[in-house]
Amino acid sequence: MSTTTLIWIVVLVAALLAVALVAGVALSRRRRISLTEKEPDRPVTKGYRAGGGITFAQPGGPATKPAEPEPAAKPAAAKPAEEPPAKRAEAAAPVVDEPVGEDAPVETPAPVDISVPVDTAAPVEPVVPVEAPEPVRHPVADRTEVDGQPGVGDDASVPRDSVRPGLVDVQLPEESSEIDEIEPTAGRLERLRGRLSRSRSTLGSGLLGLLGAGDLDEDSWTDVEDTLLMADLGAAVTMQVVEALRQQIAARGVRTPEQARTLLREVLVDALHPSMDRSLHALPHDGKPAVLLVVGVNGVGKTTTTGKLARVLIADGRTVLLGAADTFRAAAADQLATWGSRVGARTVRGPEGGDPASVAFDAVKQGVGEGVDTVLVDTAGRLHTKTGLMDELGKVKRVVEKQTKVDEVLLVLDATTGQNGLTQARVFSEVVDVTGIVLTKLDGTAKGGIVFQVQRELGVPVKLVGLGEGADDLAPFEPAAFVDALLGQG
Ligand SMILES: Nc1nc2c(ncn2[C@@H]2O[C@H](COP(=O)(O)OP(=O)(O)OP(=O)(O)O)[C@@H](O)[C@H]2O)c(=O)[nH]1
Repeated sequence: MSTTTLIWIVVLVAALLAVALVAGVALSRRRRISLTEKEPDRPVTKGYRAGGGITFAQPGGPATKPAEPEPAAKPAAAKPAEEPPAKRAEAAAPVVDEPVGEDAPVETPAPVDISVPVDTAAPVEPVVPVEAPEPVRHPVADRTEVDGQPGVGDDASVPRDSVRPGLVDVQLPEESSEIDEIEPTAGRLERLRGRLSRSRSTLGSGLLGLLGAGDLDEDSWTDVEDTLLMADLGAAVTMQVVEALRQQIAARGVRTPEQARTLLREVLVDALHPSMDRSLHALPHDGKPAVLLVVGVNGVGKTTTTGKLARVLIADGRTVLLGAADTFRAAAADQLATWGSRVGARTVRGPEGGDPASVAFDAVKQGVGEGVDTVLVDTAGRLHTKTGLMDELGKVKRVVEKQTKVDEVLLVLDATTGQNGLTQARVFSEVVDVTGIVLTKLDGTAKGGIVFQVQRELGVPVKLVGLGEGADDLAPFEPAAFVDALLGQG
């Protein structure tokens, strides 16, 4: 073999090795989804695509996940106990649903650790004396939609004491003797692509058709306004967006559809306040679990969201305790307990019709005593127009706060309810100081523009979106990805 041939062979092998290395690095980057760092925005070709995982944070701390879960802190010294009223004693003794198969050895695939370590030897904090919550027997008059309040979602106008969908109807997976294998975040985000496809036809094609046509007359601008209003952006945001578009089109001399698309994307992303902190304050701090309350009107997806969120946290190596403070609908506690049993989280529940504040209190007390990372409290659906029910919700939060801080109050809004979501957000915010919005059912609507309004008016960020009924159909809200999906980028 000549020297030249040998040199050629060496060069060829080196080139092949280099190509393989570059391909390997590219593949591994595509697969990796970090729960702590957001990937930079990237153009998408179709539908909603969240570029990163859900970011968890401690209050006031950086929006990142510590390398190791914090150990449970020693319980604080107990205050002298007060005599608890008899009624509270009756309602106490919460039932705890253990995850199915918790005692059995469970083989879980790395890297997801779904075990729920419970240190039974650790001292359990004595009951912190609190002003005992008044037992609430939900008055039927309060619980029933009687005054024809319009449009709080379809479910909201159904009387609360009517037959509600049970476990069978909500299509939960069958009870299993084994804990679920939880999809890694990367897989789920891939699967969520394209879920907003219906939204695209309305906003994307409509606006781009108008703006890309060149010089716009007043009639065309009116059409732009109408399109934005129909997508639920509301009057104020519509005016803001139209104003920005008019200015920029004149300033930049937008002439081509491509320039129009770039400008529209920029203006819409800007209207979504991309700099808002969207991390979820779900990490333990000061030796106590993070406590999250999930609130909203009937049927918006609170229980489903709580279950999905528990899955994400547990997949992230966290220990989670669920509080079934929806004591009105018996099936709701079962529904939550089913979620818990499948992901490896226990559920604290109370008697049907009991005081939701009492259940929330018990769940948090137990979470503190056991040193879990996060307590997720699912509350009953309530119409924001019913002051009695809203007062009850305020009480749930106050009672929990006698033990520890409530780190997040997540208001779940159904994207298909449109404009009414803003009214709900306003009222709930007044009562419980909402810290984040979860927008569900984005897979089933051609709208979703309520995101713009809620954030603008309340300054509360949309943190999560629900894109389906599946257990892993929960994604972080990312303004650029959302706008790309609305515009049908690509
Ligand atoms: N398509 C779709 N359906 C969803 C989503 N989130 C929840 N759902 C469905 O909405 C229905 C109501 O969900 P729940 O979680 O029971 O709602 P809830 O707010 O807890 O209901 P109440 O306790 O009665 O107030 C169920 O059928 C869920 O599967 C979503 O993101 N997309």
